[in-house]
Amino acid sequence: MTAKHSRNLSMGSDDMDPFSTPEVYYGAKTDPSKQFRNSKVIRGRTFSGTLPRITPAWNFSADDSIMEKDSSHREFHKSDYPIKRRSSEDDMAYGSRRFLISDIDGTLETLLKNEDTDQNHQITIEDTGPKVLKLGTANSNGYNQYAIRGTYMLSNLLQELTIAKRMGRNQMILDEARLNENPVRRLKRLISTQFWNNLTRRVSEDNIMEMAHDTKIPAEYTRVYVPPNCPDQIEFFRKVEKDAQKKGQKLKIEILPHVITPEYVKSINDKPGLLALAMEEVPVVDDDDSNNASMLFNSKFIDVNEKHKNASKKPKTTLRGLPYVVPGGRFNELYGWDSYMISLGCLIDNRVDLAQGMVEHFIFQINHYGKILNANRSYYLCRSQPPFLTDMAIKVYNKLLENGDNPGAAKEFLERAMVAAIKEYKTVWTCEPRIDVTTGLSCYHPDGLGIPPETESTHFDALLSPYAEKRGVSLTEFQKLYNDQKISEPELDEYFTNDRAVRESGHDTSYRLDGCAASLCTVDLNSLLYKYEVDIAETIRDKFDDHIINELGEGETSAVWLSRAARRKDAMSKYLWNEEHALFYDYNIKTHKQTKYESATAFWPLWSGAATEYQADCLVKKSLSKFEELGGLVAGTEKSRGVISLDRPNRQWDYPYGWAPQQILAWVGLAKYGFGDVARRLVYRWLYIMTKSFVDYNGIVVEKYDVTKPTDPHRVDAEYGNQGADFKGVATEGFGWVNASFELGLEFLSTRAIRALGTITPPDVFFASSKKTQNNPVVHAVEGGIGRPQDQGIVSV
Ligand SMILES: OC[C@H]1O[C@H](O[C@H]2O[C@H](CO)[C@@H](O)[C@H](O)[C@H]2O)[C@H](O)[C@@H](O)[C@@H]1O
Ligand SMILES: [Ca+2]
Repeated sequence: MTAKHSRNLSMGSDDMDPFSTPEVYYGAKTDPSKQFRNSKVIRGRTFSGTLPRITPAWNFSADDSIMEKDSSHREFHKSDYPIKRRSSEDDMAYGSRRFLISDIDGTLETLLKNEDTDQNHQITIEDTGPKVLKLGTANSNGYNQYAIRGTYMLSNLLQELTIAKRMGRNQMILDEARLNENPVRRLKRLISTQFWNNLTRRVSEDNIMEMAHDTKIPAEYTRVYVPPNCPDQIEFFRKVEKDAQKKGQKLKIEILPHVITPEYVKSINDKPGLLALAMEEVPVVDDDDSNNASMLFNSKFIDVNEKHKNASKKPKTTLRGLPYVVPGGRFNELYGWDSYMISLGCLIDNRVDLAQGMVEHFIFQINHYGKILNANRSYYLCRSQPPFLTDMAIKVYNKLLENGDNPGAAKEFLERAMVAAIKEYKTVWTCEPRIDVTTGLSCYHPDGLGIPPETESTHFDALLSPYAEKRGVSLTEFQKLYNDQKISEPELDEYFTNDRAVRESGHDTSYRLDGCAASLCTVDLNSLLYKYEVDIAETIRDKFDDHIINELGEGETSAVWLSRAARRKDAMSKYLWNEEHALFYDYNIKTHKQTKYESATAFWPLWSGAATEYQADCLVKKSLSKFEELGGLVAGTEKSRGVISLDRPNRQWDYPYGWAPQQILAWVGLAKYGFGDVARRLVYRWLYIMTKSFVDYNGIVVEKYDVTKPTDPHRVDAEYGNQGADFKGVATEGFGWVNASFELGLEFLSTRAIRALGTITPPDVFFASSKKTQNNPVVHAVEGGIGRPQDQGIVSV
């Protein structure tokens, strides 16, 4: 090594893991302008040719790491790049070169001017720029220039420059490895180190205005609603309100009534607000009492309103919300079933704090709002969402034990969660108005009055126009008259009862449920309730010596819950299973018929274990092909959706869209019934469209995908459009359950499949190549081409 190449440890960037988080990578230590305060441009210094130590979690080879594609699916491997390797100080192993960017603003400007030809602040395959930008290497002080080529690398450059700029940087040293990183690895890294953090919310004294912000219903005041039986929270929020008002902020704290009626909820539609969630007591850290900081309370995950406080020697304390993860985009609150899906991803990334926080919020919601809410906004107070609490709590409990947490505390947590789930099961899902006593099955059927205020403003225009015309008033006037109950339209009342049920189902909206949701014993809901019954039974039996006390003080034993499960399984076979069509259908309690809408929810009985082996077998062999598209499972078949027209627009939970929760439940269900090979095939498809969009569209991760589209599956314009697509320069959050599906999906795939994903190998090409290697003892390809035989059917989630 020459003196020129000698390692200089004072150069922070030289030692830097090129894949560190932005906080580290763009932190003060690596800022060239701070290192060389007296010179504008780095002069006379060279950077070491020594490779930084990178220990990737994924065993990607360098060959996997670069690809470029055009919309016609042509793949360019890195060997297609006209970069000639030269013998120089910059000639390091591929991917280890560093660039000096001495003017971030200027580079950004040039990059966008040349490459963002459609001026949407993203560099995508739709931009028609030269697809090349030269950057000077750090070793040569910018003298030697290298070309950054292709959409993927240029868009990564845009992302890195944008982040660095947002972090206040003017200059940076940028590792090439950060630009040509294997996209699977990059997405996984971003999800685990950045997206979860950016989607995490936790109420504190300082952030309430920001936390409560809602784009769905603009309002003059930011409001927080607090349950009346939470004195500590009321005191806390009153103080926060006072402080905010002193600062001139428009914050109002409202105390909810003891009984929440549909009339009350409608009356506050024009005063929307965030609903308080579980909080913990924490010491106040202030300057004159630094001791307080060390007086840590063991109050974590205790509903402070229930907690008996130790009266002796009370340190100064305040409240702080437990963390939760929001879905993203316009959904800036804690959602019911999104949280379950998100928690699966968080647990894989060992963010048990987040998953546990969300379970605690659900316990709080059941105890203070009577149900797990659609989401914690005032306009969601009357309705729930698909229930997943038992599985979520069990998974968190297992993770706590795995992490060596206090087993007693973990067990206490599990018990509280189960007691809350039992209450929810009995008082929400298996009583009026949701229970159908004839079948013993349940329907989504929330309370509520009027038009759901949170929907996009034009969502109901086509429906309401004839009513407005009939009365000779404008649409806006009609909506007000109807909401204020100044006019009676029984037909509309029924429509909205069903519409609310659609929203409670989480499948809002779909022609499967349109106009009838509240009368449907759906496959989805009954599968989930079956899972509750089995989970509760097994938990009571295996963890609590077959005895748990419910919130009414009564004993609960496994036998009762197992018999409930058995009854539901029989009822599902009788009313929902269709032998001739080899499919589960929803059952309409008014018409006494199955609906015959082919929905991906037909796979949920596999997830919950409610299907018989025989039903699962028939479903996979005879019906799966109806739902399997290029990018995974479609929400429903085209035939069932029917013809789309101006008067009958696309609905987002129908063909041709695919949703992460549908994929996840099917993968797990299929694996559970021994169809691990099929599960892996579907995983590959879904992760393929995710990765391809991520590469072609500036790092995008969206709420849902058009699973039939090879080129731009992220482009969905049904209803409120896609979420997660609207960013400038860099996507910082992804979308909650889609992030989770990526993390979970990777757990299913073999190294070989992950490598193929990294080079955006289309599913059919990958499956065909896998078949050829079926007899190869090293690759161990299985039917469908993905995975290891030893995993078949035993994928643990
Ligand atoms: O504002 C319109 C609707 O938005 C929500 O539904 C959609 O987003 C949710 C959050 O990701 C998701 O849980 C749901 O499945 C989606 O359809 C909301 O849940 C609806 O109640 C609301 O009307
Ligand atoms: Ca663009």
